[in-house]
Amino acid sequence: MRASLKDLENAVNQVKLLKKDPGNEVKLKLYALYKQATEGPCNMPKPGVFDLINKAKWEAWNALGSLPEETARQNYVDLVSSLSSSSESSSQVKPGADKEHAGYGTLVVTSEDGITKIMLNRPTRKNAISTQMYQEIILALKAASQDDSAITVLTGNGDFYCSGNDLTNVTDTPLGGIEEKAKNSTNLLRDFVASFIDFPKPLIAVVNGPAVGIAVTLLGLFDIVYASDRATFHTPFSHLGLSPEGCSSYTFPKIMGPTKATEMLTFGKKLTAREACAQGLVTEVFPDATFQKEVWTRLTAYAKLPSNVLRISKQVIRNREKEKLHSVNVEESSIIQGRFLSEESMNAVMNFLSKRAKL
Ligand SMILES: CCCCC/C=C/CC(=O)SCCNC(=O)CCNC(=O)[C@H](O)C(C)(C)COP(=O)(O)OP(=O)(O)OC[C@H]1O[C@@H](n2cnc3c(N)ncnc32)[C@H](O)[C@@H]1OP(=O)(O)O
Repeated sequence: MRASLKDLENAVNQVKLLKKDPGNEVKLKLYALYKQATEGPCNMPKPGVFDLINKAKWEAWNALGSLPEETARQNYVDLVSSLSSSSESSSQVKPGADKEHAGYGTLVVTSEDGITKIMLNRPTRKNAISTQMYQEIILALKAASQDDSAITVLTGNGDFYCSGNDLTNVTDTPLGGIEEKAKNSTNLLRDFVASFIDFPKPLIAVVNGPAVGIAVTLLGLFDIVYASDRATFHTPFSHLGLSPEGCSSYTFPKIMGPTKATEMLTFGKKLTAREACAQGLVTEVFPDATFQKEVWTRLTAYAKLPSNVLRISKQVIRNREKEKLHSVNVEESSIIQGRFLSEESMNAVMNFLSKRAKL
């Protein structure tokens, strides 16, 4: 059942009773969801650069884009309910209770009901993957592979699933110059993709909104992909002077056939969720208004299955491809290293940074 106005009012009161301060990031998220739920999309002018607090609030609200009011209301109620249970669990320490894993700056990682959820948490940047986020996802997957959850979910906070590689990553050039930067990025990319190839349990993508670049290519390495009907799938590599990564040069032709894969990976054709589902990249599409409810109900049921057998089945299905996937990853990474240094790629990034181009 969807959250009602009364549920929203109760949740607002519950926030006042939280035993633990949820921290500024969560408070901003609550502010934004409340505004969206009660007033719709952000309707205020952007505050000036020195008005830091109001600017942060504006950015958090604005990042929700056109998220429907009832989804914002549901997300607000869900967030408060997760805060209430985690604040209870920290005082009562019930075994198996919802648990937020500390130590991540760009992710919110929680474990509950046999599910470890890794949520990309840079909504004001459309969850673009910064260098720190790449590193934290590697760590979160490693931890999830060893915890006692049955399944692991990757999803995004806000109106986007993920806008792909953070194009400002290139700006922190080390002393060794752009060649060293390209080498470091390539090594990080290879290790990042390898952590998906090696992940031993069912890995599920809950694609809550548009996905771009590496967030799309990686989907070929997931075991299930659920998408909101608001999600889109876009790999504009040629526009960015880049080549396919995330093993997509191998997984996409296998999933959708070489010509459909070429339209996406070479020509940057953007797919709707329904098109991506018809082509086998997405498992099932849900209406955005009921997406969270339907998907989490289903995943909670799946996570009750015996965890050892889920792990074994995944490995039976996937293991014979592993060696091939690692070799594809190494090859794609070495090709993209050259692309990072190409004029085409540098111009595309500079265009984006100077706001001349939007994909
Ligand atoms: C270790 C390195 C490995 C490298 C692996 C390579 C991977 C390849 C890829 O992933 S290619 C894909 C790269 N991604 C993009 O090209 C997306 C660029 N972004 C956009 O085109 C748009 O921002 C959008 C379509 C995602 C969203 O448009 P919208 O109008 O809805 O929102 P804004 O543009 O206003 O976005 C809000 C702010 O977020 C910033 N932002 C969004 N995406 C990125 C990004 N990928 N990198 C950096 N910054 C991003 C955007 O600039 C806005 O910032 P502002 O508020 O300061 O203006």
